[in-house]
Amino acid sequence: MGIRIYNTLTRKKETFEPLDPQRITLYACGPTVYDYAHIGNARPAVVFDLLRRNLERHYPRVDYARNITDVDDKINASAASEGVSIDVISTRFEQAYLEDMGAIGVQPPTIDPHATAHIPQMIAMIEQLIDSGHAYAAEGHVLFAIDTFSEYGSLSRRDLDDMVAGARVEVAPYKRHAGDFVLWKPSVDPQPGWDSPWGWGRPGWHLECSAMAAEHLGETIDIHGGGQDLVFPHHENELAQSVCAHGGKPFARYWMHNGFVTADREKMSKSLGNTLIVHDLLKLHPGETLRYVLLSAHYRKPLDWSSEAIEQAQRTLDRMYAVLRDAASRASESLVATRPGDAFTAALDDDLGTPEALAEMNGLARRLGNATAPEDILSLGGELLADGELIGLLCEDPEAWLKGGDGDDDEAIDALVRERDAARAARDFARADALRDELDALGISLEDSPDGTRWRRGR
Ligand SMILES: Nc1ncnc2c1ncn2[C@@H]1O[C@H](COP(=O)(O)OP(=O)(O)OP(=O)(O)O)[C@@H](O)[C@H]1O
Ligand SMILES: [Zn+2]
Repeated sequence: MGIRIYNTLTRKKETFEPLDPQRITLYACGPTVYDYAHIGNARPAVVFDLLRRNLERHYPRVDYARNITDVDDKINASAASEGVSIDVISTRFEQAYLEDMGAIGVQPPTIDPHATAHIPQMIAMIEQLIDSGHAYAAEGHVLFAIDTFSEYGSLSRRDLDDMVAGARVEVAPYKRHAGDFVLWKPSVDPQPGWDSPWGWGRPGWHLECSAMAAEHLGETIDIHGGGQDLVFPHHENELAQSVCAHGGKPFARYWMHNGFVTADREKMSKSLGNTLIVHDLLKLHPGETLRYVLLSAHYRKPLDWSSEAIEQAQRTLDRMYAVLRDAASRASESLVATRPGDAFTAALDDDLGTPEALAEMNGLARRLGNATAPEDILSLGGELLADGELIGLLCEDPEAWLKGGDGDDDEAIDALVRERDAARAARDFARADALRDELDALGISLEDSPDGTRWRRGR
């Protein structure tokens, strides 16, 4: 059985047929690095990370490019407000992005092209578009002429006339058509700029993805992804530029878009001021817990972020980790990942059905909890760990996970717990109680088990 994908282009779920099964090409629009990523921005990172992991199970090579937009007016504004240069801002927030996404199990993409490193390719693409009559220069700008491309609007299913009627912004006088969009625009100091045939300036945002996808993945790519808000205008414009610059060759064969993370049912976004920053959430919750919440809804559906959802994910992971820890001690052997389960992989192959895949993992954990024969424990446990490895969960050591925290003072707490055990064994209850109070004050809860006293940070 192959992979099925819901294609935004056709609005249908289709069987995935790659152009070249020896090399799958995937491009996802990455962050504009002017601030910390919020948990909404983390959703496409996690979704396309999972897609890539699952493609790698089927195909020998997956080239996955996720760009870094390091030239943008929002970066300029951030730099100006702090009085620093632009690359200070973009370097700082790219670093933070990679760390925060890494903490929620997002593997680095195979290629992370930076817009500022591809200016010559962008200029060459603009020249091709001008030469083929799809773009024109006017007053230091270069614009894409949308009425030269009859398929314009086909991805977002928008009608040209509606777009113009709906445009509330004042139309710049140098545009031939209100819907024409910028490929190149002039810069003035201190804006970043490069020399070009149209004067000193900088590229439009849409152009960078078209130029970088072609440079690293080829003129036609298998899958292009991003958040739903990118369908129009960003992806519609990428598609138009790429097809027209490449003599009519298709740009992406499959388009995938994730739904929004919402807060009180409203899109989480910086402009609305209702964002939760991943960097801050990670101080309160383990990365896997945040990943679990992000995967708990199907990627095309909205996902309302709430403290209840976090608590539920935390409880579920705690339960699975406790089952893994106890199973290993029952089998007197450590569990080793084997092969992911068939129903689990079938769920992921069906347009990334993560709710069903997580339900499979939970069912498997229950069976593992009830298993008694060592061979059953080893095979069920091996399967659960393999499922986890694929989806990016259950990758921590169960003991460490269940203790909580970052592990820095584990040894000190262990010592107090052992000392209390010894005091109890010696029937020195006053000492044992004093030690328990000390542990209480540190937020540690104790639990007696056949293997001795276990402890965990209170949750
Ligand atoms: N609330 C959200 N839920 C899911 N995906 C989102 C959400 N907000 C932004 N995205 C996606 O995050 C990715 C990174 O986008 P980018 O860095 O440009 O953020 P942004 O659009 O500036 O965020 P904001 O909308 O808060 O201004 C894009 O794929 C975008 O579609
Ligand atoms: Zn893009």
